[in-house]
Amino acid sequence: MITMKELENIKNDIQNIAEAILSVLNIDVTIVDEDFVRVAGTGKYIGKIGDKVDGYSAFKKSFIEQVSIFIEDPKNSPICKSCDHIHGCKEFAEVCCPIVLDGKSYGVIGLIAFDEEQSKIMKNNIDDFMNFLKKMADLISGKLKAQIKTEELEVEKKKLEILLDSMDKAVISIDINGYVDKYNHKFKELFNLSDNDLLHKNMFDVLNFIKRTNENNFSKYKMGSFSYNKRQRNVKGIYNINKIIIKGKFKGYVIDFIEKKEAIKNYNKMNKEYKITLENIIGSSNLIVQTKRNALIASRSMSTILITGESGTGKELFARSIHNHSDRADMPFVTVNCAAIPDNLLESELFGYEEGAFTGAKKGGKLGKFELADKGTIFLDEIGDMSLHLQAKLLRVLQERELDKIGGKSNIFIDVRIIAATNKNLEDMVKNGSFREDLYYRLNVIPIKLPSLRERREDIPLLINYMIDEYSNKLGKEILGVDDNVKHLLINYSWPGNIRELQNVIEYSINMSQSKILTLDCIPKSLTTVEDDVKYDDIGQIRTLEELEIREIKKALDKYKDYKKDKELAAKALGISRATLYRKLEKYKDRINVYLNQK
Ligand SMILES: Nc1ncnc2c1ncn2[C@@H]1O[C@H](COP(=O)(O)OP(=O)(O)OP(=O)(O)O)[C@@H](O)[C@H]1O
Repeated sequence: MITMKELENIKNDIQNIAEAILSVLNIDVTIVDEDFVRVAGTGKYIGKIGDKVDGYSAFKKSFIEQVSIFIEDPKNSPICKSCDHIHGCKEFAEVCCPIVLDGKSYGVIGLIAFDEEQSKIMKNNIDDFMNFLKKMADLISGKLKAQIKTEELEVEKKKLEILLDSMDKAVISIDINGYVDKYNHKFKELFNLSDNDLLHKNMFDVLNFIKRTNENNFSKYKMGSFSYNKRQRNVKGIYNINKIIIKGKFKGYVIDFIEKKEAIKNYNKMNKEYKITLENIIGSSNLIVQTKRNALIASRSMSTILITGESGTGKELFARSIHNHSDRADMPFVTVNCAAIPDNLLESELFGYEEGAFTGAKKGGKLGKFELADKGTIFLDEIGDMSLHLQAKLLRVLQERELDKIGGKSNIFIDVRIIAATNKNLEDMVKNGSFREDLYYRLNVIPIKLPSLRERREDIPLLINYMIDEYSNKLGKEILGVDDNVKHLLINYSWPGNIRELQNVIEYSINMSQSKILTLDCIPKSLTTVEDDVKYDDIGQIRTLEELEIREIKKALDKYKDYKKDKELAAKALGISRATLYRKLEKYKDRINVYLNQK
C-alpha cells in the first residue's frame, strides 16, 4: 500500500496536462492534491504551486462528494458562501472536477475564469468544458494508476529479491534462450561468479554442465547432478529445472542448485525428524516383544538383515528403528522400493553413473542411492521384485563392498549397512529359480520375521487406542474409544492388510463418527458385512459355540431379511421354532440387534 501523496509523484505529468488545457481553452488551470496543496497550475497559479488552498469550498465539495461543479457567479453562489476568500475573490466563474481512482478522491482539477470574456466562453460552452475537464481528470487518474502499479511492482520486486537472497539454495532464472535474468547471492557464491560474469551472459556458456538444448528436449531434464570445477571452485551437487509457463506460453526456466554435501545434510535432517525407535513400535504380545528384542540385537551388528512379513506388518518401521538404534543413527537411512522403480532405471537409481556413461546420461553423472547412504543404512524394500540381472549386481556389491558405477573408471568403496525386506517367500523363489540362492544367503544373515496382526490379536486393543489418539489429533476430532461391539469385531477380523489396514479402518471410522465413541455404524461396511468365514481366519482360531450360534442366526436373518415372514423362514432354516429364535434374539440382542440395525 503506497501512503505518500500520489499526485506529487506524477506532478510533471500533471503540469503538462494543465498547460495543454490552457493552450486549448485559454483559461487558467489549477490542480490540487488530497491535502489541497496545489501540485500544478498555469498563469497566476504558477508561482503558487506548493501552496495550500484549503479555503476553496467548491473544491472541497467536489473532492468529498466526487461531483463536478460549475460556479457561474462566485460572489453569489451558496457554495462559495463558506469560502475564506469570498470577499477578495477575483474569479468570474469556475468549473471543478474530482480526480477519482477506484472510488477514492486523489485531488481536484479546476478551471478559473478571471475576466468577463473567459467567463462568457465558459458559460456558453459549459457542457463541453465539463466533459473536457472530466476527460482530463480521467487522464490524470490513469497516470496515477500506472504510477501506483509501478510502485507496487517495485515493492514486489524488492520483496522477491530479498526472498531469493535469503534462500539457502542457489537459484538462477534464464529466458528461453538461456540468457541470464535473475540470480541470488548463493548462486554467485556457489560457482564463485561476479555480476560481471553473469550480466548479459548465456547460462549455458557459464555453466556448461547443463546441456544447451531447445525447449522441447530441455524439458525432459527435470533434474540432474553436476560437477563444477572452475574458478577455484570444485563443487558437486544436484540441480532442478522448473519451466516458467504463463498463459500457456513458455517464458524461460528457474534452475536451483544444491551442493552434494548440503543434500546429504538435508537428507540426514529429514531422517532425524523421523526418529522412530523400537520403543515406538506398539505391541506387548510375546511375539512382538520377542521380535523387538531380536531387532535390537541385530541393530548392534553390521551384518545384513532380511525382514520378512506380510504387507503392512511394519517392515519399514522395523528397518528404520534398527538403523536408529545402531551406531549409524546419525548417518543417512535411504529407502529404495525395488518394486516401484522400473528395472531399467533401478540400476542407475541404486548405483548411479558417471558422466558420459551412455547417450542421454546427464552431465556430471548421477549419484546412486548407495553413495547417498554412505556410512548409513540402505533399506531395499520389496527385494523379491528385483530382476535377476540386478540381483547379480547387488550380490557383487555385497561381496566386494565396492560400487561399480555405470561408465565408471574406478570402483568406489562403500560403507553401507543393508537391510532388505519382502513379503514374498524368497525360499520358494529360490526353488523356482526367480531369486538367486547365493544372494538369498547373503541377505538372510540375520532373518527377522514379523508376525501378522492376526497372530498377535492381543495387541489389537492397544493399537486401536494408539491410532485413535493419532487420528483424532490429525483430524481435529475428540474420539475417546470404541464400544464393545466394535472392539469385538476388530479383534476377530482376519486383517489381511495388517496394521496398515487397521490404520485405514480407524481413520475412516473417525471421519464418519458423529459421537465420541466409535460404534459399528461408522466402521467400513466391508468389515461388518463380509462373510464370517472370511472375517474370521481359521489359523488356530477356535470360536465358541455361542459365537457360532450368533453367526448362523445372523446368516439366516440376513438371507431372509427381504421376506415378509423373515423370522419364520430363518427359524425354519436354523431348524428351531420361531419361539426359540425369538428367545435367542432376546439373549443376544446386543450383538444381533446392532447387526440388524446396520442392514
Ligand atoms: N507396531 C506398530 N505400531 C504402530 N504403527 C505401526 C506398527 N507397525 C506398523 N505400523 C504402521 O503401519 C503402517 C505400515 O507399516 P510399514 O510400511 O512399515 O509396513 P510394511 O510391512 O513395510 O508394508 P509393505 O510390505 O506393504 O511395504 C505404517 O504406517 C506404520 O507406521
